[in-house]
Amino acid sequence: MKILVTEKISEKGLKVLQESGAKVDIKMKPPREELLSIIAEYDAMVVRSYTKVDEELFSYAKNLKVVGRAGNGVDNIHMPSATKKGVIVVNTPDANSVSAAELTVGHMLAISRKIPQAHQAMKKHHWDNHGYIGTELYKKKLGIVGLGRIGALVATRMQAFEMEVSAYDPYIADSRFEKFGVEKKETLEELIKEVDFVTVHTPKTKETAGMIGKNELMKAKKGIKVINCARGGIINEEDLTWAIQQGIVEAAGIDVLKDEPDTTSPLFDVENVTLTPHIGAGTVEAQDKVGVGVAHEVLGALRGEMVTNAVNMPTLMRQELDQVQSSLRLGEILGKFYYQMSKEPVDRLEIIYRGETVHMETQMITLAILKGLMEPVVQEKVNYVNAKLLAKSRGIEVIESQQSEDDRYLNFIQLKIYAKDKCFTIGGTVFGKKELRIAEVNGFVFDVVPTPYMLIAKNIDQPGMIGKIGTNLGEHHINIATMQVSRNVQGEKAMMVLTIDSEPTEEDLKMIQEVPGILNVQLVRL
Ligand SMILES: NC(=O)c1ccc[n+]([C@@H]2O[C@H](COP(=O)([O-])OP(=O)(O)OC[C@H]3O[C@@H](n4cnc5c(N)ncnc54)[C@H](O)[C@@H]3O)[C@@H](O)[C@H]2O)c1
Ligand SMILES: O=C(O)CC[C@@H](O)C(=O)O
Repeated sequence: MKILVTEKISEKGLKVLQESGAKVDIKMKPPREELLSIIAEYDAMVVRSYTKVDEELFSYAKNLKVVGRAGNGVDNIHMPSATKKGVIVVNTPDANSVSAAELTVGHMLAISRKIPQAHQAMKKHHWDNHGYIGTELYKKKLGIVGLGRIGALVATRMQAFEMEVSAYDPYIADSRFEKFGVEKKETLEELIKEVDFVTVHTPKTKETAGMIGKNELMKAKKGIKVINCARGGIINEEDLTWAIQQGIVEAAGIDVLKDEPDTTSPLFDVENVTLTPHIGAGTVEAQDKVGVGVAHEVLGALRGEMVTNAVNMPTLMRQELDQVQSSLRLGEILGKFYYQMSKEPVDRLEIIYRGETVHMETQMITLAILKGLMEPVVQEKVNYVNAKLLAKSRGIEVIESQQSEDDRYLNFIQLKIYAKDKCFTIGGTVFGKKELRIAEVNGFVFDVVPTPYMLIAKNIDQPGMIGKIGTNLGEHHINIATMQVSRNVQGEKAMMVLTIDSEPTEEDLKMIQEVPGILNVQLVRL
């Protein structure tokens, strides 16, 4: 395995990568051309916010399986391309939140007490203890845009200053506002027109880019102070410069700029703006947590484990992961049967989760089923990231339903796979923690432990069939591990499921197929 690290991560993080046995190449901020020419060699890359992991880079990255973002924001990574190519993007969303929140507090104090201006004067050996009259935070109104991880940390910290905190975040439940004792504002306008400080903590999205511009600033309370420690461009830099010059905004504290690295933004030349060069995550603690966190996520994803911070697939908490692991394996196995037993393209896949399975993260099990279903027939690599997209592109409609009880099993997953006018069904269960069983195939009931090679034979229910198959396989030196026969009506069609120790050849299968009474036989590799 080869891992490319293109930006600085902590020594502790590097050590975790290196001790894994992977070959780790460190190339700090390589020129674009060089990056494009080498990326095909790597299985994983670790970046921060500088490296543009865009559509073009993905087109060169033939072996890339994981992009690790050492940090939170993933706006430098083209997510649709990653998902299409089945590349898992992992990040460390919590690791630097406290540091980013503390820098926000720092900017608020700096601009309200004019600390940078006073400091600059002192550095010029100029003593003026009357010239830097500021304002207190006490009892002032603070408006937070985006009450996520960092927004909420800022809220609790500023409540200690006895600020009155309100927030605008249309995507979270009222209970989160209540939990943090923050007043909910329905619109950005409602927030900005009455607060003394506004601080943004949203990701940069199509919706949030430029969300605070001239229009919003014109409605703001006169003398408002503005902080952006989230992403450059959420507040329009030209419009903010204008608003400061107009006296609408009194001061601004800015950690992030639209085009980083940048030394030319108009904000550089405005008196009341305090600038830092995107250092929200720049603490020893954050860098250690980020570095070690991203290293573990990247290695876990490379090993094919379910990682907890994958950005482009549903994630599971660690305890959920243990619980759901066996059902994921079962789902993938059930999915693998169809295309090995039928060549008809699938129109619709119905997944019925029964019993205890309904309490699990079924979204993830569905991805495992789709992965299993498409792997035997799709050229691209199929994984949890692109399984849904691939199914959609193949015109497969996926329908999930849940039934809290099952007549026979504590938990049961059933697939109904529709192709033209036919319907193939298969079902399975997990006994105890990890004993998988195939429990049903096309209406025939079984209790089979799935193994790497399985033969599924349809036959006439008549005497001597088991003996004939056994003798035939024996003659071809194929050892039968287990054999089960199931029928629904005596004398009609029956089904046999055999688990065998070695892979039969085409020739072997042909011979079995020719046994009188055998209607068809199929090999399933798991
Ligand atoms: N300066 C730094 O070094 C630094 C460090 C870490 C994170 N960040 C940035 O801080 C920001 C917040 O990070 P986080 O971990 O708190 O994210 P988060 O995902 O936990 O929270 C973001 C919140 O924004 C809300 N939101 C989304 N769109 C919105 C909209 N249009 N209007 C209002 N609210 C909206 C979401 O509902 C969510 O609650 C991100 O942009 C991240 O990249 C910067
Ligand atoms: O320093 C960095 O890597 C950026 C940190 C921060 O903006 C993030 O999104 O995690």
